[in-house]
Amino acid sequence: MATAWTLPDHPKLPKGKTVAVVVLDGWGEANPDEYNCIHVAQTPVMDSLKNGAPEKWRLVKAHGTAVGLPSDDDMGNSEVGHNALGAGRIFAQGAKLVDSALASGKIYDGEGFNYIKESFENGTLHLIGLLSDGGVHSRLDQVQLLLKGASERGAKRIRVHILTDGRDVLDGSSIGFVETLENDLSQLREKGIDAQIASGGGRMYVTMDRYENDWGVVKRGWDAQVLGEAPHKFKSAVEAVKTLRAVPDTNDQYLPPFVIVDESGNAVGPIVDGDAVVTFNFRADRMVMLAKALEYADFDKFDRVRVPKIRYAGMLQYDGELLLPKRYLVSPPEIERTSGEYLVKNGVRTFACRQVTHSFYMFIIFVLIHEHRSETVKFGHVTFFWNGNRSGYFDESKEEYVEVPSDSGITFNVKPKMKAVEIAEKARDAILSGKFDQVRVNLPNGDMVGHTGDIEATVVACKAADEAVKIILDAVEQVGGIYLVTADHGNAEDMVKRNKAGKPLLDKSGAIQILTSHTLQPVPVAIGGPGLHPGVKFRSDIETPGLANVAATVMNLHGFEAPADYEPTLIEVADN
Ligand SMILES: O=C(O)[C@@H](CO)OP(=O)(O)O
Ligand SMILES: [Mn+2]
Ligand SMILES: [Mn+2]
Repeated sequence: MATAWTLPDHPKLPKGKTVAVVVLDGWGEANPDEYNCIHVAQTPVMDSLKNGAPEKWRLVKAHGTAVGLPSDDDMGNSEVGHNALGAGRIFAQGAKLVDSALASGKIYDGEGFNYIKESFENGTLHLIGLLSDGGVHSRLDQVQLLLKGASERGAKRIRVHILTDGRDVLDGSSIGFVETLENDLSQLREKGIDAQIASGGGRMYVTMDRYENDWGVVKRGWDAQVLGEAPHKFKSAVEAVKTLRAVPDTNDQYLPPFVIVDESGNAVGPIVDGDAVVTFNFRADRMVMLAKALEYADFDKFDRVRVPKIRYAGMLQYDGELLLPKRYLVSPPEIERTSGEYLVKNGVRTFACRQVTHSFYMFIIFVLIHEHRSETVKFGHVTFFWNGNRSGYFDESKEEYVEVPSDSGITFNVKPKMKAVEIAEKARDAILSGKFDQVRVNLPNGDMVGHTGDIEATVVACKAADEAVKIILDAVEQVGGIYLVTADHGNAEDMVKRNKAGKPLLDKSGAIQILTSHTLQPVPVAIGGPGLHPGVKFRSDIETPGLANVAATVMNLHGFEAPADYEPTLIEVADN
């Protein structure tokens, strides 16, 4: 059935207000203590939203099943968070879809697996991805099952190219993950399969860049994985990780690239003609660039030197618009009819409404233009993820996506303010220009600096994000607009690993164990602004709302009712 794109008018809320949607990345709500950087930081603007209007501030769930993850032990992340915010419904996410495909064995019946299988007889199967149990981009237990399944189905020679984590899991945990993998591979070897780790590097320095921020990162990975060349050569991956971690100021996230070499010093697993490659991350953003390098014939981002003729499949298809990669083992969630698409379609005057009698109505709907801003490290979050893992515009004449370049080649604790002011000023200008109905931004500070584990810097980051919110809210005030401020998941509000009772855990040397990852905490949603109808308040009948309830809320603020299958709106309008 054709989608009915026309949204009903909201019975009480007007159209034509400028709505600022602000997503604070990694900004959860947690008990106030010294490891809660949001609490420690001066955040007068966010504090006033919380304390100033209790009926216009509330918490929503941003992790686990509320955002389509396998269980409530799964922390939230940007992909699932922004997907839910934009799509207004909860879709079973990559992590969960891969789990079921592996459990049922369906993964091995699919086109993707059968395609790579053609290489098993004469070629090598290469698995490339993030080695941890973080569950944000990938999961070790899925890799273990895939290794088993592929070897039982004929893979004779297997090479794993690992990326160490330390961002979704504790720093230093990489050694344990490598040991577990080595153990599995040695069991395969006992069965006569030639299986080894071939190369590695830290996720933030090797391969897993995103949004084309720094192609040098992908090149470092390419050189090690495909060409078998790296500045560091080791006989084993455990030795590699232990040795490289011993260098002062290195950590799992930033390990330099290395290759594993044999007795004669030759790399054990370069990728060559006839091989199969699987990138086993289910999450898209940090695999898209490598997918392009592996798949595109026309490619000018760096000199690939040698482009092997391979059979390549992603764990999932990473970009639904570019259809990248062409082959994949598991179908991605089909996130369609996102709020962005609806809103754009309801602003396009010539939209082909099937019911001809409604054509007049279609003509008087205002022109809706969105503006989305963030710096490069988070740019795609409010476009790509928001739009259901789809790159590009729905309607270029009605949307403008602008990116503020991030600093590259630094860890963000060095510049914790990042480009928050620049992002906020661009948003401010867009709001004041009167050309846009929705101005959507992501402020990355709490998250990006939170991931460095540097508590002092994260406090500075939170203050900077709060100042940026002020710039945006001041502009909303000037134009008589509306704001909705929220977050995609927690991070900066808890920087320490805790026991069940909530007490900080200490390591062997008595130091606190720093938490670089996201959290399970809920996030705030605050609404307000002079344009907000005075009767609007949060409903009290939705007991455990999540991020997916935000989309219908935003549609209401634009004067529309949300589609019936969207998660319910958070707001109601009292008559007064
Ligand atoms: O940096 C990333 O890739 C993830 C953590 O793995 O963070 P976020 O989900 O906030 O983008
Ligand atoms: Mn995030
Ligand atoms: Mn993050």
